[in-house]
Amino acid sequence: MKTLTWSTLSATERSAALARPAARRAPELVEGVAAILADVRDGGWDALCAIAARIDGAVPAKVAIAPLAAEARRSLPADTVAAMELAARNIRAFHEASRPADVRLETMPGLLVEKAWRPLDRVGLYVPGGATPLFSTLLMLALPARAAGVEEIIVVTPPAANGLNPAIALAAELCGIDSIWTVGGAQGIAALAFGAGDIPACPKICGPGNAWVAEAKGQASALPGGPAIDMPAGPSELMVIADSSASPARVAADLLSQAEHDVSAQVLLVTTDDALAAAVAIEVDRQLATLPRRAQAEQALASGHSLVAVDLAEAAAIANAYAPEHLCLALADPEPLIGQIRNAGAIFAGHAAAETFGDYLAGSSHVLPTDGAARAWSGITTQSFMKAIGIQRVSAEAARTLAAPAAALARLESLEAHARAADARAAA
Ligand SMILES: NC(=O)c1ccc[n+]([C@@H]2O[C@H](COP(=O)([O-])OP(=O)(O)OC[C@H]3O[C@@H](n4cnc5c(N)ncnc54)[C@H](O)[C@@H]3O)[C@@H](O)[C@H]2O)c1
Ligand SMILES: N[C@H](CO)Cc1c[nH]c[nH+]1
Ligand SMILES: [Zn+2]
Repeated sequence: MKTLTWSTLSATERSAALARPAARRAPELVEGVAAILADVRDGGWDALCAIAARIDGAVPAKVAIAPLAAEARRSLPADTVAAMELAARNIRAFHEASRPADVRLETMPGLLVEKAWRPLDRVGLYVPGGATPLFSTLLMLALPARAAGVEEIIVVTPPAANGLNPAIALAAELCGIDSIWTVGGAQGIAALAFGAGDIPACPKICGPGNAWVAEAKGQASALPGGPAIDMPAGPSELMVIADSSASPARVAADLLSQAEHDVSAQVLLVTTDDALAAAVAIEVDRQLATLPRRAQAEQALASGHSLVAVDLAEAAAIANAYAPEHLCLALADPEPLIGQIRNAGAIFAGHAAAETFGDYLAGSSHVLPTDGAARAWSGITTQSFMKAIGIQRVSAEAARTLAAPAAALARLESLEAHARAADARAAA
């Protein structure tokens, strides 16, 4: 990885150093996604089948979970099944504990204002499965949705060689999901957005994916009447802030863990110690040599580099400017820096906190904003699957008090009908 010293860079060089890979929004990808969305919206099931067959070599199918999950329980090692159950327990526990609370406040005597949370009726979930089937992402989406109380969960994922990967089926069973549609990419998002055949249109689509999937969610949600989405969640990103106490081998391992996801993934090291940057670069090369997904990781590493910061305050400013999906604080004492981070999808504090623990089983969702979206968006929470309804209860006495000021404000906006509706309560 190339090393750059932040304080010597011009403003243009700094923004180039923090730029996301251009391939994520290449014009042919943006146009290709628009065409897929339009075809599925206008052509329904037949168009969906034609696109899915052309891109992924299979027509979408609704796969029943029970037999495949039973097969997974028979064929997977017992400790792997136990590991998935452990992950499910932690994710369920964390999300059930983090359901948002209703608020009821008497803002004035007799005027009771409430915010009441309700689950969405139906959500569409996208589970990535192009390069490898990410069963963990199903747990990270469906368990928060269940904790929110969503009743109808529609899941799509790219087809595997034999239809559906058994590990995804096992994860589905742990989430109480009884079938999954095997359709992925932009066409999978289009099916959830507009409905196609027996796949119903969903008011909200959640889940991460590659650049095609992320672009499709963005375009579908921007259409008039289009679905809501959880967040922009595309190819994985990791920034590590490290001081001289960090282990080059662990930092390199964390960087490679995200680089192996996708050729469009991005990993960055920010360090106050230029000797560490050099040692990490050597470790990255050493570990890369034996990595099965070396080709993907190498391509991802081409968009990453090491940035040398004068101190940790500058490192925090770089992180806030970049807004990484994942931020590892490989520091002797990460606590003082945590408070300085405003923009990150998730923080992994200290040398023991492997990002991989968060990916699989710590408990919070690994579905997180990418592409700088962490400046304004959160990762998946129970709240992602809920909405709040405001309720107002007004006593007759409170109405008499409120009528005149409400009418005055309405007349200031030249909205006479509003004012009269308030006046009508003046003698309630
Ligand atoms: N941000 C997050 O929270 C998060 C979480 C998990 C995974 N991820 C990311 O999810 C992604 C998973 O990617 P993946 O590719 O393995 O699976 P995927 O399911 O996201 O995408 C695979 C699908 O993309 C479509 N596709 C691929 N190339 C295409 C092309 N040239 N034209 C048209 N369609 C094409 C195909 O339909 C294919 O089935 C990775 O980038 C990973 O980093 C992100
Ligand atoms: N790191 C990914 C989010 O960017 C999530 C994941 C799934 N499996 C392994 N990792
Ligand atoms: Zn990961």
